[in-house]
Amino acid sequence: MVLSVFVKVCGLRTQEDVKAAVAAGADAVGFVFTKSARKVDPAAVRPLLADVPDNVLTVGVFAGIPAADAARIAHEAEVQAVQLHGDYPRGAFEEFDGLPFRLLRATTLTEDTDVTVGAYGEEMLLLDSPVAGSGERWDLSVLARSAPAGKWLLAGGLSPANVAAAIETAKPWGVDVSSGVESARGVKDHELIRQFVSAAKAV
Ligand SMILES: O=C(O)c1ccccc1N[C@@H]1O[C@H](COP(=O)(O)O)[C@@H](O)[C@H]1O
Repeated sequence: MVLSVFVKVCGLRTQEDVKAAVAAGADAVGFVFTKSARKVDPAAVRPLLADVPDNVLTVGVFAGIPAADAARIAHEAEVQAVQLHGDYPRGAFEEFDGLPFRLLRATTLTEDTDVTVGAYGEEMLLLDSPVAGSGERWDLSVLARSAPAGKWLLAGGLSPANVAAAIETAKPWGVDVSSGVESARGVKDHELIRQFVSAAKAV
């Protein structure tokens, strides 16, 4: 049996966004709790989760804030998983030991990046473009030669038009998108969400 690619739709801000992602067949929905056009308040996220079924993972995205604050905000928002995005050291992930969150380590791919999934105690690794959430594409050719193994997600400049080719090239376990399913920065386009999930799942 060939499993379809895991799809995370990130940067959701409204009930309609959440419903659109769930209806499209997303496996995970992401909420940004850091400086961004997509930033949401943890208390405002809680009611949005009522429309998320048990089989869809809810993820809080954090960058540039201490791990302890991320844990507190994730707890307040009642998300299931924490995505530490950027230059978080191994110790930041250790601060989640004993806490009830699944962990994603999101980073840019450089020659120094440890691409072993779980190297920092995370369940999933996410490889993104150098500027998180920018919609910028990056060179995937290195992944075609030596991709990580296991539960790793590809992000950065993905869209309904390019996600199938990106999956064919990099062969990720999952994909993550934000800018490519927006009509304007921070404003989700529900038809683009539907097209993105459909294109990714069809590979
Ligand atoms: O979306 C943001 O604003 C953001 C801010 C800070 C850290 C991560 C952020 N988003 C992550 O970026 C990728 C999506 O990138 P793209 O917009 O599709 O190019 C995804 O991992 C988001 O979780």
